[in-house]
Amino acid sequence: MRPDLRTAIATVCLSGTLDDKLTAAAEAGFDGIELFENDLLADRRGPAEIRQRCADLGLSIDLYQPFRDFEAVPPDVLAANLRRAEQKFDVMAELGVDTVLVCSSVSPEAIDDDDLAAEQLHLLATRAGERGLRIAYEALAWGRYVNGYEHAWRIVRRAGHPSLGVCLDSFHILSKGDDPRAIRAIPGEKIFFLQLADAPTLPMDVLPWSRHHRLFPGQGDFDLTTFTRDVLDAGYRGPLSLEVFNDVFRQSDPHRAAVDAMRSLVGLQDSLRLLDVPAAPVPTGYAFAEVVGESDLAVLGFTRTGVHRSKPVELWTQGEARVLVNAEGEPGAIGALGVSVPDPAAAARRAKVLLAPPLARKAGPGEAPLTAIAAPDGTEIFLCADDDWLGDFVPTGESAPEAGITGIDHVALTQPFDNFDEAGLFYRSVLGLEPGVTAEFAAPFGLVRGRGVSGGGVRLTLDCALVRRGGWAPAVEEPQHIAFTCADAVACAETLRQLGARLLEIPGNYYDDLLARTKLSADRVDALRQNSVLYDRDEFGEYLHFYTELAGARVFFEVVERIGGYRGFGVVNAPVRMAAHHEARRFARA
Ligand SMILES: O=C(O)c1ccc(O)c(O)c1
Ligand SMILES: [Mg+2]
Repeated sequence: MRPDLRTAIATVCLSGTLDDKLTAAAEAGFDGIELFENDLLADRRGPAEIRQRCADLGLSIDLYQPFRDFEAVPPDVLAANLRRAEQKFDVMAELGVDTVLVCSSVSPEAIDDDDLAAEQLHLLATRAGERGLRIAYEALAWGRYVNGYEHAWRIVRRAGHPSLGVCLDSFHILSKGDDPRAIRAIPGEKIFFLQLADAPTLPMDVLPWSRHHRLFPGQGDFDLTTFTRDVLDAGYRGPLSLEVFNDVFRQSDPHRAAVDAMRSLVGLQDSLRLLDVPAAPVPTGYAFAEVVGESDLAVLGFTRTGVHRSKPVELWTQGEARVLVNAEGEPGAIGALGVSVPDPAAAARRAKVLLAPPLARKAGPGEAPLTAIAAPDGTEIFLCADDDWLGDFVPTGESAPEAGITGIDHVALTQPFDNFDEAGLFYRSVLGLEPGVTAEFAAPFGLVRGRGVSGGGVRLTLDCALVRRGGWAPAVEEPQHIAFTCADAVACAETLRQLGARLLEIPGNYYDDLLARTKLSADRVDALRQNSVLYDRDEFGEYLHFYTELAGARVFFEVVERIGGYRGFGVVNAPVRMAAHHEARRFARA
């Protein structure tokens, strides 16, 4: 069975005035919205006009919210609360919305008495029912007495009114580690509304966690696939609605955020097998990485083996590593990545469904028709089959001895802070790469957050500066890099230096510390020290890696040796690497 589910987004997810939010939601393809009361209060237009505006945009208003601190109160407070409710019902009638969310009380006036709560909610539901309206009762994770969904359901069941049901919000349930399986015991028709939000695991109170750090499904650590399946198995057939309070999204271009939001819902439905989407391609590896502008790859042992038939692009190769040097475009950055996928046409269809912006390609006569999409940071991602695209390059016949580089290990793409979560979801949903854990470290010019995403033979690291304030931190954007594989980092560093490569010098203090904190022999540390090779290990193996100085305005190279099954990217060494790059830059300027 494939229920055809509608999609909705709470206006609180998006930035701007109500109309900014509505147009963004409609353009991204949402069917409906949850109207947040504050968005209504701040709007010049009356409810009827807003209803018309939504209808014109093809949006239904699926929920009005929130109505707070209603239940389990003394009689005088109840009378005032009912008066408040009647005014909301008037507004709802004008808006044409039939369901209002009532969140569990946080009021100091509330009484710890389920019977009283049930009785008063029954009264509210009776008033609502007389007007064809419904009450969806939601347990806030920080509700004063009611803060779990099973408790909210017990009260709703006790009240026993057809116009009263529950609203399930994944954040309130999963943030507290409550088991969503018991949702299956709730009759589907008593689940009046479903709100979906993901979040990163954070050791903090649920209230600030919820109000600042919620994410769209697939961007955080919650298992929304299982959660949503439980809700659908219970028989819920209302909209899949996003309710994400997030400091960054509140400031982001709402059109972009709405597309990110829709991508998350498409990805979620795909994970539930509710859509006809080609499966995520498992990339078999990097076809190529492209740098823009001058890059001296000869000193790294690369050979210029081809020249593009119609574009100012050179192909440089060594082992399995292929680097394109493109003379056109913003110099000094990574412009494009080619990923090899088994079925590029299917991968392109998937990318389209997931709202990945397609890039127009001009293929010359006889050239391979490559599909390319734009990642959130602007990097062009080419979906390549086999090595067809190599035919676009005229062989130069040049050859040179190799220097030990064997392939591409990973590509590090620095992200603007505001795109960090969007980028993770993009690579996860469009290319099927699995996100690793998010790590933070203190770099010389501020905190940096990073995570790897990998799958098949493709690994990417996404890094962002957490805050950028004032004029002290270098104005230069943190550079991106391509990491190559080799079988012997120390030998490779020696060879490259002989070829004239400018390798990044690592301070002696680093090696003194390495000797003290690891079981590496003095000889081994000495060899690393002589060659400025950095070291890391995890439970699976070891990682030896070294860097070039900046090879363009914003790009450098890394060479890595993975021993055993080491899974990481040498993040512990990043602050030392960053300081060294800064020094090298300063030295180059002086
Ligand atoms: O943070 C809140 O107050 C709040 C309001 C309404 C909701 O649906 C919710 O999940 C949280
Ligand atoms: Mg909610």
